[in-house]
Amino acid sequence: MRFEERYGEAVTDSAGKDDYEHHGGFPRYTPAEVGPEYGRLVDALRTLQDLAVSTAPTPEVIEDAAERVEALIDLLKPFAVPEGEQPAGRVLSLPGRGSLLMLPWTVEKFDAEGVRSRGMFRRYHLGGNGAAHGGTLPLLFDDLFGMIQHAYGRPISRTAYLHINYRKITPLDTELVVEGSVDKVEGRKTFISAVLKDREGTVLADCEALMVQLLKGQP
Ligand SMILES: CCCCC/C=C\C/C=C\C/C=C\C/C=C\CCCC(=O)SCCNC(=O)CCNC(=O)[C@H](O)C(C)(C)COP(=O)(O)OP(=O)(O)OC[C@H]1O[C@@H](n2cnc3c(N)ncnc32)[C@H](O)[C@@H]1OP(=O)(O)O
Repeated sequence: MRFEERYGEAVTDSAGKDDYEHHGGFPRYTPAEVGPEYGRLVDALRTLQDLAVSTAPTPEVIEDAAERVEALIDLLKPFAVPEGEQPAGRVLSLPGRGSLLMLPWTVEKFDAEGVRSRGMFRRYHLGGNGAAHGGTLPLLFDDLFGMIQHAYGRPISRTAYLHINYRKITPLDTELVVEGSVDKVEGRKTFISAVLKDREGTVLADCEALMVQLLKGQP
């Protein structure tokens, strides 16, 4: 089922509707409605991030670029909004839900049985010698786990631990797939695991985590 269709639907009864409404002290997040220009902006900014970490321009070009970026900052600054009101992270149809922080991956399965997402690590995510930075994998898994527990019907929880086994080098610019599901629920605790594979099915990394349901008002 598509991510957008699934979001907000009745989910498993593991948490119960009342619990599900309690997201600790979190603001209530809702999906954002945006026009195609938003995806265009995020896409351009992602390419800019790639270029920012992969180019060596002349001083004149650097100065020109700095001025243009400063002009962009001046353009956007008056539109700052509190957490939960920005489209970034809330546009379910965009890679990484339109958040520059998230990996630009696309969710292709989102239900109580699990979540699967597909995409690439890009030049922006380079660690060394052509491989993705080791710190970008926990980001991918942690966000996936947030979606998994959400799709399963668990209230917003925080990651208590996240254990990654790096099995093989994770390449850039190569389509990969990550998939995971809830293993068990014990009271406030949700145990989740996931695997990152290449197109041939080779396991690049696997990960398990504990997410703990927040108590009412908990940050
Ligand atoms: C966006 C809207 C658009 C639609 C979105 C669409 C889909 C959804 C997608 C995404 C979801 C949306 C949004 C997601 C939003 C937020 C997700 C936030 C995720 C994070 O932001 S992640 C940040 C990193 N994360 C932290 O910043 C945690 C810091 N930390 C703490 O906040 C506490 O530490 C806490 C709360 C974890 C626990 O604290 P606590 O006091 O409440 O509970 P306590 O310690 O009693 O633990 C209870 C039981 O867990 C066991 N336990 C605890 N820790 C353990 C460990 N490490 N190892 C083994 N067992 C452990 C205990 O042993 C006990 O077990 P038992 O009950 O059996 O004794």
